[in-house]
Amino acid sequence: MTDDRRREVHKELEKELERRRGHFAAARQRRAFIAANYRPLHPNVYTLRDEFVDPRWIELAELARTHRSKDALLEAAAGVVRQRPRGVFAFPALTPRFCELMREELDHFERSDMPRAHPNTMNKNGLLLYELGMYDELLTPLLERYVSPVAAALFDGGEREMANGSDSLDHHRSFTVRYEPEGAGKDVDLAYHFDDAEMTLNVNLGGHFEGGELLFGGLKSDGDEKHSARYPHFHREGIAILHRGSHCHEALPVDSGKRTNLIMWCRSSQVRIRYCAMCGRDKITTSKIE
Ligand SMILES: O=C(O)CCC(=O)C(=O)O
Ligand SMILES: [Fe+2]
Repeated sequence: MTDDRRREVHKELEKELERRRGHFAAARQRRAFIAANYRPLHPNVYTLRDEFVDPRWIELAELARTHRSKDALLEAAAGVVRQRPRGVFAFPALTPRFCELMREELDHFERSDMPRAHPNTMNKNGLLLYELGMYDELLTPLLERYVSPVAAALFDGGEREMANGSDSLDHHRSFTVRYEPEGAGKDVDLAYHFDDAEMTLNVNLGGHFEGGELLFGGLKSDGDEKHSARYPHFHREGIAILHRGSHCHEALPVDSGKRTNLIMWCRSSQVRIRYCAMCGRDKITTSKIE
């Protein structure tokens, strides 16, 4: 690399760093403002309780701690976890009670005049749950107690050598997405993409809607961004899917009603320290992730 090129790259990185610092500072400010001024409708939904988690997920996490390989876990949890297509696992995760409280809380917040930002670069509707104050007592414990052990076991084996971070998830970016039919001026669908996450947990929060299925294609590493075969996942209240962030997917338009999902982009510091977040290259051996 020439000196000129190196200077150019440094400039680009500095700009990106600045952008991210500004972004985090604004999010912290909104978080503080909301903590001081917003009065929740259901304060108890901000703390994880056993009654919020489907007993089958509690048992699955327990089994995952003792059956650390995918095949052993799938056998022990037969009838609870479904895999379709390969690498996309569905299981009952959150109770109807939790889903209802959460939908009502989100509606209540949306009706308020509190500040908010877009959940990611693609979704306009939906909320950043860090800003609502849902990380410390609700979502981080959910990651630690239930998502992490299950991810470590289900993405073990063949996938492990790909350093996918499934056994070292230690932080997350969590938000909701909301879709409504054409004409409401809201998000209707979501284009084919991969997530900025090692593992993604996506749980439907129920309510009435038609359409809005997720379609899964190939892995980012297949280099086949327009993978032709797509496998559908039909959302059902409280059912989670867990997949690699690099597993490309899209959401079909919602035809009626309102679809609300809770998304946790689960991340691993080990992976992020080692691989460049911008180009995905291994900083040590210079080969690419996956
Ligand atoms: O629409 C969904 O359920 C998925 C949203 C999604 O893929 C994302 O936010 O990354
Ligand atoms: Fe996604």
